[in-house]
Amino acid sequence: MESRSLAAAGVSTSSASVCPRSATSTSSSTSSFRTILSVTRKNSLQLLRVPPASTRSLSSISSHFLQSNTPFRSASENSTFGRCSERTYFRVLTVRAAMFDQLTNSLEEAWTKLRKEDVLTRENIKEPMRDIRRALLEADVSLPVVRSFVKNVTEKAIGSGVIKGVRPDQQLVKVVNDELVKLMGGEAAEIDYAKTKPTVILMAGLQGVGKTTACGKLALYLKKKGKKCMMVATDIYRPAAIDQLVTLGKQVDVPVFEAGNQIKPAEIAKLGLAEARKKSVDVVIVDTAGRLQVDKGMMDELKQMKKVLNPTEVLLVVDAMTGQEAAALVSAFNLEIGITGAILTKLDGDSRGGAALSVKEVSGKPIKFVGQGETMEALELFYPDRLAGRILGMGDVLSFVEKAEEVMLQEDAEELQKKIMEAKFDFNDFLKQTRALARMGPMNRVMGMLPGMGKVSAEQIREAEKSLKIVESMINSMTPKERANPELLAQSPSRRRRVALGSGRSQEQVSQMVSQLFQMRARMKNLMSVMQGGSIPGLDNLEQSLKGARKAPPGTAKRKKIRTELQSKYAAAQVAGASPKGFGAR
Ligand SMILES: Nc1nc2c(ncn2[C@@H]2O[C@H](COP(=O)(O)OP(=O)(O)OP(=O)(O)O)[C@@H](O)[C@H]2O)c(=O)[nH]1
Repeated sequence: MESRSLAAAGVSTSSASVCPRSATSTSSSTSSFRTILSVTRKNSLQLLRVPPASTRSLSSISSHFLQSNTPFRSASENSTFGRCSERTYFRVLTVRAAMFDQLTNSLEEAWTKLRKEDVLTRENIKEPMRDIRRALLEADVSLPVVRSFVKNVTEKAIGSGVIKGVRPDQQLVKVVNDELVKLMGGEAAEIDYAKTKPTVILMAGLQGVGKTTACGKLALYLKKKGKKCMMVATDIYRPAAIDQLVTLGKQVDVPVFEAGNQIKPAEIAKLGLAEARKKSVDVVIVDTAGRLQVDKGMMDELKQMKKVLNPTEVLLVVDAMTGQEAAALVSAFNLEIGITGAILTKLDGDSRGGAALSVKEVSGKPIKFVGQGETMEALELFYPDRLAGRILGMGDVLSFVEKAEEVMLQEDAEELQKKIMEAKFDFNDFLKQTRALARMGPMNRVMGMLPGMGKVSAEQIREAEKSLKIVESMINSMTPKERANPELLAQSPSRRRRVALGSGRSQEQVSQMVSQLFQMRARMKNLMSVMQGGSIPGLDNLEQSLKGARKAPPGTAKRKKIRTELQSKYAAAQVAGASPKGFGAR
């Protein structure tokens, strides 16, 4: 591999695998995006677009990779892509696979070892527990935390006894999930507000961890909750720090108090607080200077600020990429100055999760928020249960449901469920669903939240988006009657021909779409009945019916009836299992 630029100018986004040689073009980028090589989960190469090299940090590039569903970790969040040779960059990509995924995969392996067991015993749990221990250590969770976690899980899993209808592997997943949630603090910890305003939030942290960015994000978060906010710039040491906060303030439309860099931070904080009181501000967020390491100067300064401000919250901003070190830092800061919680940043750029898992246990202080990107919107309240779900590969179901609720009215949802159960899902419903889905954001994010969908590739998502567009164009060419009664199209080739002409698609595509709607009806009905506690028709029902048929005497009407039912159930199950691709897929 040459160390010359791997960037190929002006090549559009593609996930096609390429050989390294074919992408070692040295021409410079003429478009605002560059295409470079990345390494997919299976270590095959991908072409990806990234922002202009000179202006973006590695961590910002990493979030781009993540948006493209590609595992990636940057070497150092402070180095820029421009300064880092492509050779290094390439190596960084190869060596550092997505560890968060790694944790999920390793845990999955642990469950599968229990598939053939009937009961959880001290003996058969040993190997999966060893896998869990290794997985957590590889995810950079601190050793004492891992030890007590493994001990608790083992005891609870064996002690839980046999639960009817629950397999041992499922039982272990449940125990691990509960313990993970507990480990991370259980409940989400919101901001505590002062009884009399303003609530003061003092932000602390080492250099470059994302403190200033977190101030802006937090201001926006609180503003959206209806709070009148103000930020105070006290980092008088880093030349551009004050300007950076002022710029962020403009971006989120929150005023920033600054008094230059000639007076002491504690003095600025005092003036800022007086100003906030005068303006009847609800929340004051105070940005402070970072240091390369924990040193006495910084701690003393923070202590002084604390004395002056009497803050309700002292939040330590820590970088998730530092793994268990982040937890140790939270502990150190807590002992020294007393903090109320942590903000874990760059969770998008790092998938190891060690920090998220260790902070509460090691320091006793909760993670209150997580930063998952450089944009001002990329701050979320930290939900231990949701993260546990994500780690265990269950998807962020709650976030998904919440988002879905935002875009879908309850009546619509109930109506839809009824239609699905009655197998009456039509093209109108389909359009409604795709539009609701579009309102939930880019498909890759939505898919990531769904259980079992985490492994859908960027290419598959792009394909799905493309076929949704095609389907939408065909539905738009249907009459209202046809949309509500797909049977009309199924029965009439001339109607299908008209739709094909109207949408500029082939007749074959229209026929395929109609048949897929019927397949989808059957599949959805099956899925709903499984989700509502039923079982997959064609499997255990089939077995039961078979038993019934065997019992009925041959040639009798009862036996005939059972046989006919059996055949139709079997056909439905076949349909349900048919077509591995989604609706509208070619
Ligand atoms: N990917 C990603 N990048 C982030 C996140 N938070 C901050 N950054 C980036 O990290 C870099 C440093 O962020 P700053 O907010 O300047 O860090 P700081 O702690 O204020 O730095 P000092 O003032 O030097 O102590 C910037 O490039 C940010 O855009 C995050 O959650 N995800």
